[in-house]
Amino acid sequence: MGNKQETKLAVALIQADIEIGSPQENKKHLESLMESAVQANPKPDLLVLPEMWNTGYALEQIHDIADPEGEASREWLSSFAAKHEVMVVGGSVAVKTGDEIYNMMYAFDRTGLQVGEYAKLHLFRLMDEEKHLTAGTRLVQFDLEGVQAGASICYDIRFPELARSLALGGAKMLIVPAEWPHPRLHHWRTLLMARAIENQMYVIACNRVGSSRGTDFFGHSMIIDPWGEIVAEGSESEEILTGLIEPELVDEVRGRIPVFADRRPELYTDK
Ligand SMILES: O=C(O)CCC(=O)C(=O)O
Repeated sequence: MGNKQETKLAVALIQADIEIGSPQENKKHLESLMESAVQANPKPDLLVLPEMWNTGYALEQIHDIADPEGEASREWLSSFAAKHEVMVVGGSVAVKTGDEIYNMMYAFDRTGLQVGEYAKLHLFRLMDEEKHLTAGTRLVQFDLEGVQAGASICYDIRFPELARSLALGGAKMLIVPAEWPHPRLHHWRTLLMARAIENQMYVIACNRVGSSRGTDFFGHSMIIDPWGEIVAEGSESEEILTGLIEPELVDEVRGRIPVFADRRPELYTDK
């Protein structure tokens, strides 16, 4: 808290294409985009990557190519963060733990210290995720230099309870790595906007671009402020998207329309 809370954060979203089933190539490709992102002036404070960037949705081979214990991904993300003194939310990676595969987000501070770890809670049946992956079991938020960030991956944004619970837990930003395809651009934009407006929080969403096995991913990564204004929105091509986060704007908006004070939790169903 204290002064750190007032600090603005420059964010860069790495809206990359992903080669299905090719973790090494994807890492190399992302690294070159991340290297160019940190050369920007002003240098970003935080990098965010897309969902399942190591394997893409290669679900039939996922047991062979997922990262054992996430070790290689964590080591690489951590050393990139430390080398460039930049915070990194490493999108998500397919991780193998025993016989289970998780869609897992890792977050690091500027020293390379891991500050968060989140396994996707809601698995997306339309892409058979639930047949191959194991769902996470807990909500996660982590500290990014005095600002609480809530973790959410792709389909998770269809569940307003998740973002609301994170906001009630103190999150001022919702971070959303995704592989969200056509034809549901309208859903993507509307849901992200709604999560920002209803929770009066920043939404920072990084989607992939490109096509895999007949599915077209549209990018349109977004940074939305707590008033619902779009700070930045990507095209449908590969790019690095940047924007400035002003955490104090969250308090200002929450003060202006006191949604949290006006809730009637005694009337809402728990289940
Ligand atoms: O909810 C959607 O329409 C897309 C979700 C998705 O692609 C995912 O969670 O991987």
